[in-house]
Amino acid sequence: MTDYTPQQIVARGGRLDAEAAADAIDNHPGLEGATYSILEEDEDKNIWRIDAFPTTQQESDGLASVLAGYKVKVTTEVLADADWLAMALSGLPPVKAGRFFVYGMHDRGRLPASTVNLRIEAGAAFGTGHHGTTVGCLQAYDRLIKARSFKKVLDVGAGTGLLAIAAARTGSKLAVGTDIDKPSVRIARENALVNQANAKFVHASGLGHRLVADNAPYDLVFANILARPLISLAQDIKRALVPGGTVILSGLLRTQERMVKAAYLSRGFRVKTRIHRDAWATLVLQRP
Ligand SMILES: C[S@@+](CC[C@H](N)C(=O)[O-])C[C@H]1O[C@@H](n2cnc3c(N)ncnc32)[C@H](O)[C@@H]1O
Repeated sequence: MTDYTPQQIVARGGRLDAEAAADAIDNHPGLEGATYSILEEDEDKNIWRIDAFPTTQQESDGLASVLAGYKVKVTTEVLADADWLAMALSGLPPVKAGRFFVYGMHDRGRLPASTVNLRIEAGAAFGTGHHGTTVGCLQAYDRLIKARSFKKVLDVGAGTGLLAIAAARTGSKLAVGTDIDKPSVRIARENALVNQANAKFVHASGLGHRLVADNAPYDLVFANILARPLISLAQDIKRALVPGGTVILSGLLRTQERMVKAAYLSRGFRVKTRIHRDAWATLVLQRP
């Protein structure tokens, strides 16, 4: 595989311009497999938005050259971990995923009574609930806990800590999160306090921390990180799970699903659920 860093190309313009650009992507012979979405971002201002997720440099160049032919404003973001942090915006609307309602300070006066309400402020850590991968993990987890509970939960790449906090707030006796990014660990600890969740967070790469090892094995592991670390962590995740345990994987693009799945299927995991949201895939797998 060539070394290509996943990117997100965003193009904004009026409805007619954005739709014409989207049609041009569809009709371009080199962009047949390109994943993109088009949606109305602001009805009052007539702003439409295309999000494209090229998987090769060639596809990225092709998209850029097609979009350049239309009256749309194009920006490109590298979907590396560090830049994912910048995707957290302030003043975001609350997000509902299954029984979870993720909200910021500005919405604290409008909390539904029937949901598990989690307060997560937009800031320097990833995971306000607005990203397709976080929502996918919350939805997958919500479905799973309709049928059973998970006593011990590990969240690899915890960001704001949202997933471990959601687990702690829905009955898990132990919820541990790790993150490679120190500020995220600090924020996740603050979020655990704010949400009165008994979740612990440590600074670590992958599962490499004594607290993680001491508390293994886990019934459930969340890992919402990029495709490559998901692949390289497959064996560590298997080792950290009880037999029959569950892993919820996200952070992979749909186009990367096959290679991530292969790393887990070859270790005896079975796919239980797949959620596709935007260009992203969330996989629920069961350990042998
Ligand atoms: C996509 S965010 C997910 C955040 C949160 N779990 C969520 O679902 O919204 C990925 C997080 O994983 C962290 N990360 C990336 N590689 C990692 C690794 N090898 N070990 C631990 N954390 C990692 C990043 O710093 C980032 O906070």
